[in-house]
Amino acid sequence: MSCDCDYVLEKHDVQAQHYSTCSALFGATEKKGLRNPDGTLRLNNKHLESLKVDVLYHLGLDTANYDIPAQFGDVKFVCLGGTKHRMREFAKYMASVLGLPKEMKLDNLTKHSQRYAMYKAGPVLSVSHGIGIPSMATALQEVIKLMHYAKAKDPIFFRLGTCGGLGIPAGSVVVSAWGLNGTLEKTYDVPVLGKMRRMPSYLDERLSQEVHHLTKDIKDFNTYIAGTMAADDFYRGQARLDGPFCDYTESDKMAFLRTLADMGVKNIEMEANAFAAITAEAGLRSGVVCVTFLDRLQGDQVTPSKQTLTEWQQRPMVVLGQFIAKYFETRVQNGN
Ligand SMILES: O=P(O)(O)O[C@@H]1C[C@H](O)[C@@H](CO)O1
Ligand SMILES: O=c1cc[nH]c(=O)[nH]1
Repeated sequence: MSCDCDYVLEKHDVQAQHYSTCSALFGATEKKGLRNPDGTLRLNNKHLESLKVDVLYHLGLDTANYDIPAQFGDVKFVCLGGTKHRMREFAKYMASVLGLPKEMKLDNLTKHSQRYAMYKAGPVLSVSHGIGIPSMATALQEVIKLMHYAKAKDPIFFRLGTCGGLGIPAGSVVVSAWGLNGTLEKTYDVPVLGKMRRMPSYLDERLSQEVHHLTKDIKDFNTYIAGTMAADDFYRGQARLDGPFCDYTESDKMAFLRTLADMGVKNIEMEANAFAAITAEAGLRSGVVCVTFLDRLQGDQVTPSKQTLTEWQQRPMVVLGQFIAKYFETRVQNGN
């Protein structure tokens, strides 16, 4: 079996499943076909064409009552992260990085839905996604449709998150190279019509390297580029000993965490593999940048003060702020 897509999987990475998913979802021509020549997104779902109105229910928007192209057509970066507060702070931060007017109002654009929060700072859309894959995948898929209806050109997607680190100091930033699921495969597995679908969970390697490269002058904290495990649970799913239930020993836990570290994983969170797979299916460039709140080889509890955690959460913002600023600087230099 052979495959023309961009993903290179190793033998243990469920190659057969990858190829069968891949030929359906990412077959070379189809993957290219996900973009129109002007960079706008073409979604691989003909059922959408028969909808008179598409209701983006969790975003509180629809295609009849909102001028989505006017409101969102200029978006270049879509950034998602767990909490509403963080994503508002990120929008504020990006407004200052991009030199947008100080008096600019940052309204929550999902006010007709209470589920997520969404802010727009010029070309940067900042959206909260809640905890875990089902919540993140719902927000992400609706934002992908939003970008399609908006006719946004070549938008780049990022997740800015928090995580536990593996053998690196708390407060470090990890740029993900790929996402690993809870059974240690580089896939996002989701049941569809009663059968498990397995989608490869590699992130855009060049984008991740560019983001990481720009951190070389940062002295305040360490940054790494590495694999990220996404667990479906904060406690046993992340080999913690401090949940309400625990049926394994500390040495089982440590053996598991060392296995992860040996595979090249440096952090554990709860979304990276699905974020990688869904954005890839949409033909989007995407990256995941997270700050570690603790070293999981040293413990399980998140003990730093609220002030420290708030400061650390700004680190992925700084990393992405640098990248986004550089992106626009380069565009100005190139005259486009
Ligand atoms: O973006 P956030 O900080 O929500 O990312 C991690 C993964 C889970 O969503 C959550 C668990 O505390 O934090
Ligand atoms: O250990 C951690 C810390 C933050 N988020 C996670 O998912 N795990």
